[in-house]
Amino acid sequence: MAAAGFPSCGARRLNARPWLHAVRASSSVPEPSPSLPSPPETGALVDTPSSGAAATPASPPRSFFPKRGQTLELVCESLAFKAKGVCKVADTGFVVMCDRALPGERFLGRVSRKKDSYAEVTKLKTITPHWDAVEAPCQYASYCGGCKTQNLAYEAQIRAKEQQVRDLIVHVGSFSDKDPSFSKILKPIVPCDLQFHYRNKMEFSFGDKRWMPRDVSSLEEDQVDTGYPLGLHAPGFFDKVLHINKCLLQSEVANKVLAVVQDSWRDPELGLSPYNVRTHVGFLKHLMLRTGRDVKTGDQEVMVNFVTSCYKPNLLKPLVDRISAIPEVVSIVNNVNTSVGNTSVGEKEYTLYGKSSITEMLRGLTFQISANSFFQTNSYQAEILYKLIEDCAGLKGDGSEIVLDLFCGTGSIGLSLAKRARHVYGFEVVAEAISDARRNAELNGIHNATFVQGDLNKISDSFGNDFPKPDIVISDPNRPGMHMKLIRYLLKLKAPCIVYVSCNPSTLVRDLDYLCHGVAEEGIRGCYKLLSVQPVDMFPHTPHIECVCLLELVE
Ligand SMILES: C[S@@+](CC[C@H](N)C(=O)[O-])C[C@H]1O[C@@H](n2cnc3c(N)ncnc32)[C@H](O)[C@@H]1O
Repeated sequence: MAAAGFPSCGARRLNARPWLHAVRASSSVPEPSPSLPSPPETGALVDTPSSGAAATPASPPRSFFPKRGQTLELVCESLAFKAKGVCKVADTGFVVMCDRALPGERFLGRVSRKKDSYAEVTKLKTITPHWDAVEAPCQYASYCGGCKTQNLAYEAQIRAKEQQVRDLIVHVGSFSDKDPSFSKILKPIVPCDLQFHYRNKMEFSFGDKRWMPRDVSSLEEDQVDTGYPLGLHAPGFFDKVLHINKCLLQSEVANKVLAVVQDSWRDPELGLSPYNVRTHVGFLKHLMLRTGRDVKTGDQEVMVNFVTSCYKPNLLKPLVDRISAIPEVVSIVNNVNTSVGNTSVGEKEYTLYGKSSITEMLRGLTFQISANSFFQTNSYQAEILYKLIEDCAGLKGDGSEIVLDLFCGTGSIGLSLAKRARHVYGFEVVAEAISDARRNAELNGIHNATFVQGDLNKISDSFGNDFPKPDIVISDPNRPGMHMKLIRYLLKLKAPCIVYVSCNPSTLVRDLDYLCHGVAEEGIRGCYKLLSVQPVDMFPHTPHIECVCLLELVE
């Protein structure tokens, strides 16, 4: 199978430095470097508005550059970043990326965007379907931005994710796959046994503009309805909402709640209006549904969070009455967000029914989750993820070791390690998450954990003076990865072991490269050896890939 994270390159070792610089220069995710030379592949020019170099099959690679609006016949070779299909134009090897093109699919695509050395196309028509095609169970799968690969067999999805991690490690991280130990370093991806209904949190938006795909013939009758939508933002539109009656990623009971809201909220007698993100007029902004578990019974419990532009509980009352009749609903809250921004975190939160938080269990611990707390979105797979983290951390269990939990969120990783450690120190930027972490420690009777609020992108030279030298560092940053200040700190700290947990393989491999090979631009030497990289599929049908990596100090 061709390279997933990179244009196909056969067995050649590519010079990854341009990629590396791009990754280092920004905290954003690198996009594939289509300028890398590659052998001629499938794909042909269908129409040529002007006689470009591509019309001549003998044109050398890179002399071809498609024009916007040009139609190309392409074959997708592999999946890359954001599950975009990687294709190459015949004879030239010119790389073209296409959203929703899947490996093996032959299709017509129109050039929609040109980058320095590659182009993006919009798929117009499939000529022959991709390998491993399956029927997507969700009626919205072909245009909803949430699941991009539902129509690719799950086995093929995880193969593509594994390949993407492999390519990034080799080409961006500069870890050689010729090294005999490489096969031991990169572990096979851990699949998710629950491929649907795995999300414990979904956020839907109320809108006054319904987004429709161009081809409405595929739509169910209720989709063609032109009423106000409640659903997910259409990919690329902040003001258009794809109306959704059911999401197969959330729990069945959350879908029950969604159905009740959908049935009621547009009733003119209720006087409810969607918030307009352009004019800033209207009441209902978002509907957030969280599913947890009752600690005593293990039964599912649901929290419903209405995000509104002002506080008008009487307006919400009819909805609250209907929703609270669902036995699993134990909490209905109202976050009031008066700002013009589109976030769901309110300046004030009111409990309209039942409790103000729900509970979930992870690795034998109980977590109280409020509407705005961060919590692992796939609780089922988080059990496995945390077990892998625990195995990597390899705590002796005699209570002698210090754990530093960087980007600790609500403390769930640190707390799950605390019983085997001397003390856990957690750092996190969000103040509410720190309060939750402290509360979670108390709830579970854990007294050897300290959680501190602070921005890890802004640490000073005195960072680390307030806690003992850790034996184990856990680092679980969000998508931008670690700031150079933190990398420098870790390289100076020289803790015996680092467990790096990442939801973004692109920034992960950049940071692994720094920790192991140093930062040449700054004259800093790396001092870690990469022992293992374990990809984990936390989010089937989406492009997201989680990895747990173990690094050992080598000097
Ligand atoms: C991927 S989450 C991990 C949370 C936690 N480890 C867990 O498993 O639940 C990343 C966390 O990093 C926090 N964060 C993001 N930027 C940060 C920064 N500059 N300094 C400290 N924490 C940050 C986020 O608020 C978030 O809680």
